[in-house]
Amino acid sequence: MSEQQETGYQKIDRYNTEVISDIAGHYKQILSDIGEDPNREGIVKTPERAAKALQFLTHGYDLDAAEILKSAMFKEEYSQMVIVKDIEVYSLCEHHLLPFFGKAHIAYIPAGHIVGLSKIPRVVDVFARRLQVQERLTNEIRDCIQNTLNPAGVAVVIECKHMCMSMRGIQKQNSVTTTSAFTGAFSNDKTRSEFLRLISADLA
Ligand SMILES: Nc1nc2c(ncn2[C@@H]2O[C@H](COP(=O)(O)OP(=O)(O)OP(=O)(O)O)[C@@H](O)[C@H]2O)c(=O)[nH]1
Ligand SMILES: [Zn+2]
Repeated sequence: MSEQQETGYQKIDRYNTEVISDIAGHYKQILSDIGEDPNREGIVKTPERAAKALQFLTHGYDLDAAEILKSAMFKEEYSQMVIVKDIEVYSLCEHHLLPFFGKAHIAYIPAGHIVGLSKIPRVVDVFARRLQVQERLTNEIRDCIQNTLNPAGVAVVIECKHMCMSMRGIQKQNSVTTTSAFTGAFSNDKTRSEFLRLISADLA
């Protein structure tokens, strides 16, 4: 028996009760370890809620980004840059299990095929909804689009705030980390500059 969870892409069988109960058991222990009473009314269901939240936040492990792209690739003779910018990113840093979040800006230059626009943010989520470092997230998105769609080039820029740097540790509230990854045509300075100009412009 298991519950179904809406992931945004498809309903997947994710709330495996056995796994949830296993994770919840660990959370119950953690609540005791931090000095809480796990049987206190307000938090008696917290281990299960937290287990479900963790499963949601890591549901990207169950999804195949290449398959998502392949499900909506269309033959089209459009060869200008396609940019999807300001894509919300929510991920978990693999060092502290704390959130990092911000925006991704993604472009590709088609070479025979375009892809359904919504599939680009879906690819972002597949890799973001895992334990990550921002650099690997950036490269995984780039590699998936390049290797699946085979465009003339891919550009990925991600800007994120890391909670592990703001609510603990060095406690810098305003620092933002920017990462980028490019392939093919984006190694050309002019093309890359056009992409960077367009993601900075307030056109909409
Ligand atoms: N490169 C990179 N580092 C990250 C990312 N997320 C978190 N980190 C860093 O991972 C590092 C882990 O360093 P450690 O010294 O092992 O951990 P720590 O003692 O908790 O370090 P502080 O955060 O400096 O207190 C820290 O410098 C974090 O800022 C990320 O996405 N990319
Ligand atoms: Zn961290």
